[in-house]
Amino acid sequence: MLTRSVANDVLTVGKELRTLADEFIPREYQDYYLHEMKKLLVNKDSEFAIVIDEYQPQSNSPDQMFKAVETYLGSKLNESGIRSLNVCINKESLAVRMNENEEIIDEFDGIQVKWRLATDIEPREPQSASKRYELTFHNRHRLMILESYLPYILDRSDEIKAGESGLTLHMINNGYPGPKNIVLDNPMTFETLAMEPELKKSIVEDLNNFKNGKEYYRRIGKAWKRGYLIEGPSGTGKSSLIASMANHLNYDIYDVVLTDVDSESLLKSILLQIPSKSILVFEDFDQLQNPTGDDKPSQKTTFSRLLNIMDGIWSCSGEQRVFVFTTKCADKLDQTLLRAGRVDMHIHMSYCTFSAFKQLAFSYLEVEEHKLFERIEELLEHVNVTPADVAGELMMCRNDATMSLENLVAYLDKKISL
Ligand SMILES: Nc1ncnc2c1ncn2[C@@H]1O[C@H](COP(=O)(O)OP(=O)(O)OP(=O)(O)O)[C@@H](O)[C@H]1O
Repeated sequence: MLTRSVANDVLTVGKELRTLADEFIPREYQDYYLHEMKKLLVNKDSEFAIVIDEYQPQSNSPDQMFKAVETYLGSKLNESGIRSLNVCINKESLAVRMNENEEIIDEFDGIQVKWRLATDIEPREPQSASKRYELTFHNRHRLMILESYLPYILDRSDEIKAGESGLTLHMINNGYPGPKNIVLDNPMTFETLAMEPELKKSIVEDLNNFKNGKEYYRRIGKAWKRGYLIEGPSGTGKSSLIASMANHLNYDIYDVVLTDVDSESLLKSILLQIPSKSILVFEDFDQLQNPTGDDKPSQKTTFSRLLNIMDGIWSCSGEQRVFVFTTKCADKLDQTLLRAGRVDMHIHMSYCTFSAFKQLAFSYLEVEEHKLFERIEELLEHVNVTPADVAGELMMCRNDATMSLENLVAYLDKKISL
């Protein structure tokens, strides 16, 4: 976000007016004219402008403040009285935006401010037009605008976003977001995620502490970020847990594919693109480890370098970021890389326990108790099946709970006998 005064522009206009006065206004009226003009300059000079550019230099992702302003003003358009709107499809629903050069007057705590959307077009590259919002207000409100109004817009845009459905899954491939960002329509939440209740509770508490920890992180002088390692065999719900986290925090997910990233500068540019309030996911990240220690120039980026770069880039950033590493087997990992501060919480996703089964039975069949539960509990103690396996069985006869549970018993019996 850039802040700049319009005073220079006004002074330039002032000089031009003086020249005009010399040329066109009779000498006896010039004093009066210049006096009036000075009053105008003083008034104009007291105007202050804040410019919020769509993109920061070196960044491919829209500026967080720009996006927040867009969301906030979008919610104001109906009451704004402006004469034209830009309508587009955003996350499969209609979204309205301001049109260029339209102005909206907003009021905050009795203060009037003016918003305008402008576009800079580079004549040689008209396709790379960049947009910006210009906010103008009286100079004396500068502190209040910076300290209260802009933070208020950030909070309001979060509330508005939370009220809308649909988070986005961004695929970051070879350094750039993939051709298509996908609407994350995964309804998995901590309500429906089957796992040990104590573990679930501790994850939710940890996320809440993180989300509400702005002052805390500032006070202890640490970057506002949190790292989770999710470990477990295929089908134990690692992706389901990430979707639950995204829905709980209302953060978009950035799925970062790092296997093709072979330069540090590319990696840095990927990380710098990721906006605040995002979950960065590095799936099966143990594959990034470089067990040989071989450091050929062509060597793919190693896990330890990734962690160092992340520490460096975000150590001085005040923005919220959650990063999640998943692995099917934590034993393969170099434990020194997982020291506290890099990975803050290690979550083990286990094979289906009886308590996880009960949550699945409630979600899929709406049953809380059944005579077959005892038998299922006994079987689950002796066989390793994933929640995905159990969910698959429960879905088969979903209109008949008893038949569905009998099928599950038969499935578990068969597994034991193998
Ligand atoms: N703990 C769970 N609670 C509820 N549903 C689950 C759970 N685990 C798995 N499932 C069901 O199984 C499906 C597949 O699980 P998911 O993709 O989350 O597993 P995963 O561990 O990420 O697997 P992979 O390692 O193969 O990516 C989910 O879409 C969900 O329907």
